[in-house]
Amino acid sequence: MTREYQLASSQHQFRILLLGDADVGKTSLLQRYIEGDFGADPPPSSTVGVEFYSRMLQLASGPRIKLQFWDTAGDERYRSITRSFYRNTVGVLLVFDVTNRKSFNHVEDWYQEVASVQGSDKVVFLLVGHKCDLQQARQVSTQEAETLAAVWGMSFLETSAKTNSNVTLAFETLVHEIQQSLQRGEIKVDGSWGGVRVIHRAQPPLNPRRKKPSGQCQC
Ligand SMILES: Nc1nc2c(ncn2[C@@H]2O[C@H](COP(=O)(O)OP(=O)(O)OP(=O)(O)O)[C@@H](O)[C@H]2O)c(=O)[nH]1
Repeated sequence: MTREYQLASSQHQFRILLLGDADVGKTSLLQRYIEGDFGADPPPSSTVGVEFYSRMLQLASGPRIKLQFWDTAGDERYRSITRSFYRNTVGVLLVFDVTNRKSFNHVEDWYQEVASVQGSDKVVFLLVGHKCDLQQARQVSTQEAETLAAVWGMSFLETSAKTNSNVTLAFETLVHEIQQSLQRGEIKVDGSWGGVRVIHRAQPPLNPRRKKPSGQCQC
């Protein structure tokens, strides 16, 4: 059975982390993707530690993937808890708020934290400039963020949970890039690592040479 066949027909689980400063909109972005709506009124309260979400995604290229999301608290008080989740993750959405320059300046700290725990080559990152509906209050230009993403070799997208702009595209871009890294063998499924898990293994196709002879009773 080829590795390509195995990858295409086995079912995988990807663990994906959302990281970024407090209030950049991580929970709202994820809730828009999972539940399809924007925010409660009053707005969602701050995340305490880490919260879990999951959903299935059927990729256009064939495989069905179970996505497990860890929505982390941006608040410094929870850093020791969130740090313990870095190791078992294969994808990270690095989120900043386009109306908050500080949150953009801190993106490098978030990136370095994950890279120092498991190296940047085992994790696929996507840089996300969130709240792009607030054009009047923008403090970070698209070009500036694109340049940073290019330096780190990652994709960049601007999103808004409020107007539902690029939300699905952001998650699906990340998942697609993870799947491609798996196919190229850059990311390897390893039982001791929880970033990618096989949750349903493909059965090898029947050997046609061992087919029962037709017309003959087999009982
Ligand atoms: N205008 C606008 N506001 C948003 C958007 N996404 C989130 N917000 C608002 O930003 C605030 C913070 O959103 P959260 O989703 O709680 O942010 P968070 O990053 O999860 O915050 P922590 O849990 O503290 O780390 C809330 O008032 C949201 O309503 C968006 O796309 N546009």
